[in-house]
Amino acid sequence: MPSPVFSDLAPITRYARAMYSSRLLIAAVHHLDVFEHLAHGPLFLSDLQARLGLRDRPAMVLFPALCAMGMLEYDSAGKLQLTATGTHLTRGSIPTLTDYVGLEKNDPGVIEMAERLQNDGPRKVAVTGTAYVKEGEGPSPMDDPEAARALTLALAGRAQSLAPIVAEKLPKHSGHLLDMAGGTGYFSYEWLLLNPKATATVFDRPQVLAVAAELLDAFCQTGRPGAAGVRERVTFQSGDMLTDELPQTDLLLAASLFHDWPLETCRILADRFAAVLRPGGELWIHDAFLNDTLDGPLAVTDYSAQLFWVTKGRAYSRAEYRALLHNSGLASSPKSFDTQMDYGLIWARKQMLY
Ligand SMILES: C[S@@+](CC[C@H](N)C(=O)[O-])C[C@H]1O[C@@H](n2cnc3c(N)ncnc32)[C@H](O)[C@@H]1O
Repeated sequence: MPSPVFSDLAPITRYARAMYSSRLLIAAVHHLDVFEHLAHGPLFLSDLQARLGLRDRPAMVLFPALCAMGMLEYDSAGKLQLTATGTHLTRGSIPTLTDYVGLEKNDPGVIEMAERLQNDGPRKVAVTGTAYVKEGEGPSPMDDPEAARALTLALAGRAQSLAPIVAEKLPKHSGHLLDMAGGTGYFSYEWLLLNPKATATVFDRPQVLAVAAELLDAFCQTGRPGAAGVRERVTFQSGDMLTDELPQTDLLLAASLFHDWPLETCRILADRFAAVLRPGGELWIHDAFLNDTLDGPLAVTDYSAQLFWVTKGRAYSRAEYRALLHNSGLASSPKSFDTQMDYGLIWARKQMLY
């Protein structure tokens, strides 16, 4: 049986995430007054951010989104200004749609979005912790058997769709792949199918790996050529990627990983991942990327708002990732690949020892 090839399911994820644009726009107009602050002329992002009292993460979610929606744009001096359309969201404009947009200003999702933007996250983090995140001694849903199962299975369809495409793009290798925070493990299973001599470690929390092991069993029984032999080449390693010792590897895959974390934590993770790469090894990032100009695309700014809402992270641009990888001593390739569902791949290499 050949690798399953699915059509791009991006329309589904785009419509599912589209509500975040609405929440951001209405919150910006009616709860943060973004448009009134720009009514008298362009401002540098840092000045606008300071006037609104926003921290970096919410600013990097909100402003790229308003640009992607065509409400704000950068002028030639690099300042944010209202677009011709965005002008009609100021009270002094004739006509103005400010009050029309305000019909939804008391929607609970809009109010909650405004609060989260002002607070850089929910005012009260759930006692069970934050989805897809295990940090420190606090509780995490990824360590609760029921929640970990539900959250891991929620990502299974996405991973099944994307893993065959990612596996094709990753290097052909007879060495080892470390599938960091690998969730279901599908990215490893598909890559091992294409690389019959290679081995892989799926690293994650123990309750997540219990689900991954069941999915590996099912994968091995699909009857696809070579699938039965994948099991003996997979190791499940449970631990905390922020603190525990990580295994040495030739390739490290960080799929939908960094976007769950704030930039400070991404720096720590990138350093840790670079440290366990063997000389000549490569770190591959599979994620959805903002434009380097931080003004879209809309599908990714919606996704960034969803990540901001659900996790401790946001979407980052390729340039932000490359700076991160460079600071960890890795040399980024200038190339990138698109996969599907608005995701793509970038990668960086560790120097060979001579
Ligand atoms: C968004 S999921 C991505 C899963 C998979 N890479 C994929 O693309 O489908 C993030 C994963 O990070 C794992 N994770 C979160 N914090 C972790 C930690 N401190 N150590 C190890 N894994 C962690 C979660 O359990 C979860 O499986």
